[in-house]
Amino acid sequence: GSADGLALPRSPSFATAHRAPRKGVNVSEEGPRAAALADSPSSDRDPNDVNVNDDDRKRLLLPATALLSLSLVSLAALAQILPGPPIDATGPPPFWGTAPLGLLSPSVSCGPYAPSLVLRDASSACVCIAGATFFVGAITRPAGTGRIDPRDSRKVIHTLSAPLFIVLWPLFSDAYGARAFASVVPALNALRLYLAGTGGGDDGDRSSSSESELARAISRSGDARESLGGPFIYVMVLLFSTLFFWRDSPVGVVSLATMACGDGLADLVGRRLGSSNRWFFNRSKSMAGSAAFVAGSFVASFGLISWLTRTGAMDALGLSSFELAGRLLAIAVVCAGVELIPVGDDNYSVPISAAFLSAFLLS
Ligand SMILES: C/C(=C\COP(=O)(O)O)CCC[C@H](C)CCC[C@H](C)CCCC(C)C
Ligand SMILES: Nc1ccn([C@@H]2O[C@H](COP(=O)(O)OP(=O)(O)O)[C@@H](O)[C@H]2O)c(=O)n1
Repeated sequence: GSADGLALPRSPSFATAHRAPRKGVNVSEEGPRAAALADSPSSDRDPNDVNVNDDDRKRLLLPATALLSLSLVSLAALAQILPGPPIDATGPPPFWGTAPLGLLSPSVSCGPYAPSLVLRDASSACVCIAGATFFVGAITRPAGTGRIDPRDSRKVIHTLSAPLFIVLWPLFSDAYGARAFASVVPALNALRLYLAGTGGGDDGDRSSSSESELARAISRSGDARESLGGPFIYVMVLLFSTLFFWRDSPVGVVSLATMACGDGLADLVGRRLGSSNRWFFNRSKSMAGSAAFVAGSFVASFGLISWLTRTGAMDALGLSSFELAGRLLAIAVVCAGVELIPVGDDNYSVPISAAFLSAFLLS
């Protein structure tokens, strides 16, 4: 087995050190690790066993982490450490009422977390985990075989992941602690990106593990470590918003919709239609991209808020559809402007701006 474990970054020599020595080549040319393997009493063992064990461990790590985290959250709910459904709540908790300690001491009084609700929330989290695995796999596999350009697969995943997750939020119960179950979904994907970013891709590792496939599908340069940049920030924003805003207020929903659909469509459309209409102050971005940003952000925010209020997952906002549309359009336009500022990463500048604007305009 490998003493490197799962979490250590692979240096370019990692793959070489784990490959079988080439026929007719002195083992010393293969590096000290391979030489040590060849010199060891078990040198008749196939050195590829190291990869097999490593891959086996990797394959088990995500399901084992999912099982462990869902069991721990379920136990916390059954032990009534997590609050159950709010009692006599007349409206959503005030802004920041749920954060940062709101999960454990919510601003509204809550009833017990009944076992049936625990079962419902654990099952809903499983559905989302399976959905995320299926969805990401459906995009990364064709990208791995070159049928989709990695830039497009990255942005399709970027555009659809957060909205699809939010569409499934009504599956969860109205228990206050349901957000802890839902948070397991982005947390697991953060771990998956970490494994993808530290587990190879730029070092000649053509492994078909789903993490390597993911790293290749979302890398623009071919460097697997890109998974630890924008994609990791995206998933952390999703985790933060699920845990602290959840579906109690439109703040989290609007910031996620803007980050996902606004920024994602700006790239997908801008790269195709933007070459002739670049902004004069930022030649790398286009008016077509910004128009797609506004349209994507507005439609996703309006659609997701309507979906959540219609299913009863979110309390009505007390605004007419016309008022809501006007305010969401204003948020989308300002955030499209923020996306044009060439400072920082728009995976946090855009959702933070959208959160402040929607706290002001919608809460
Ligand atoms: C590729 C991503 C961001 C890149 O941003 P940028 O730097 O190009 O601006 C997003 C990565 C998303 C991640 C791989 C998967 C996230 C899944 C999500 C937590 C749950 C989706 C559930 C649903 C049911 C499909
Ligand atoms: N407002 C925008 C945003 C992006 N784009 C296009 O999308 C490409 C990538 O945009 P970006 O630098 O914001 O990419 P990310 O850092 O968000 O992945 C740009 O080079 C443009 O071709 C655009 O045309 N207009």
